[in-house]
Amino acid sequence: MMNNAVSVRGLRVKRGTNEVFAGLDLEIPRGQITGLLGPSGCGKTTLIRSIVGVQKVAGGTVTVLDQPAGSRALRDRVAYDTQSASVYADLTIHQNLRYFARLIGAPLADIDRVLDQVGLSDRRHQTVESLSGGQENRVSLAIAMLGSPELIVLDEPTVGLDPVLRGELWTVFRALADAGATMLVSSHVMDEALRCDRLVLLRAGRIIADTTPDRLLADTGTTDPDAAFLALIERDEASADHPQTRREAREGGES
Ligand SMILES: Nc1ncnc2c1ncn2[C@@H]1O[C@H](COP(=O)(O)OP(=O)(O)OP(=O)(O)O)[C@@H](O)[C@H]1O
Repeated sequence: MMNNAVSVRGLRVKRGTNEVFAGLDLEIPRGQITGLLGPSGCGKTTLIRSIVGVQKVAGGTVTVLDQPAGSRALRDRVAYDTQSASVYADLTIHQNLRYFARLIGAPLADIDRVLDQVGLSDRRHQTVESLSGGQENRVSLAIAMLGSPELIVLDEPTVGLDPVLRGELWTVFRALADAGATMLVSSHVMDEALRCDRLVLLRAGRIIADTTPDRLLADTGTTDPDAAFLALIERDEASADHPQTRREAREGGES
């Protein structure tokens, strides 16, 4: 058995005319929370889609729990919560959970557990269409936590949630990781980075940092994760071999 839950080698992905990845390498260790961070459009969702096996790839390999990404054998071992809630609006929360539990063969007793974990037990008989956006997102998060997935991939799970709820969900993520699950969580919110075991910072389809929260702060000499990420991005900008930037700099110098 590999030590890593996910191994990405030489991944190449094109979406439309955009080359999102031109040979990406990444290892995600088991049993930890790995945070996937980076500016909008840097490729977080595309990487997540490649890991859960729904992205057409132009080259390279993605191995998940020792199987090729998207394999049938991974169906109930990998859970994926997309950015937009994927739930049936006209069904109640409980009906949605019962349907998905049956689909993946999870015990029905799991429904109470996940409802409690996302703080929706009291609303179980409410239809999804009558929920707020944040509540609806929590229903799809609850669905992702049904069964005992070994890898749980969450694309921006805390968007639109208040700080209290965000804190509670991170406690749940930590408990899932402590119980042995591997968590891959993407986020825009830099203070959430400090709750991860490991951080991967993507920029324009490249990994510019693969680190831990402590190392990130020490390396950039700050206690503020926002400032730390900005420092890394500026460092990357300064070191990038970017002809246009050099030309702009030259033109700037001549004027
Ligand atoms: N269907 C598509 N067709 C063409 N280009 C696409 C498509 N989907 C995404 N892209 C492009 O691929 C790049 C990576 O997109 P991706 O959604 O992976 O970024 P992201 O980091 O998840 O962004 P965000 O944080 O805003 O969700 C972007 O430049 C985006 O414009």
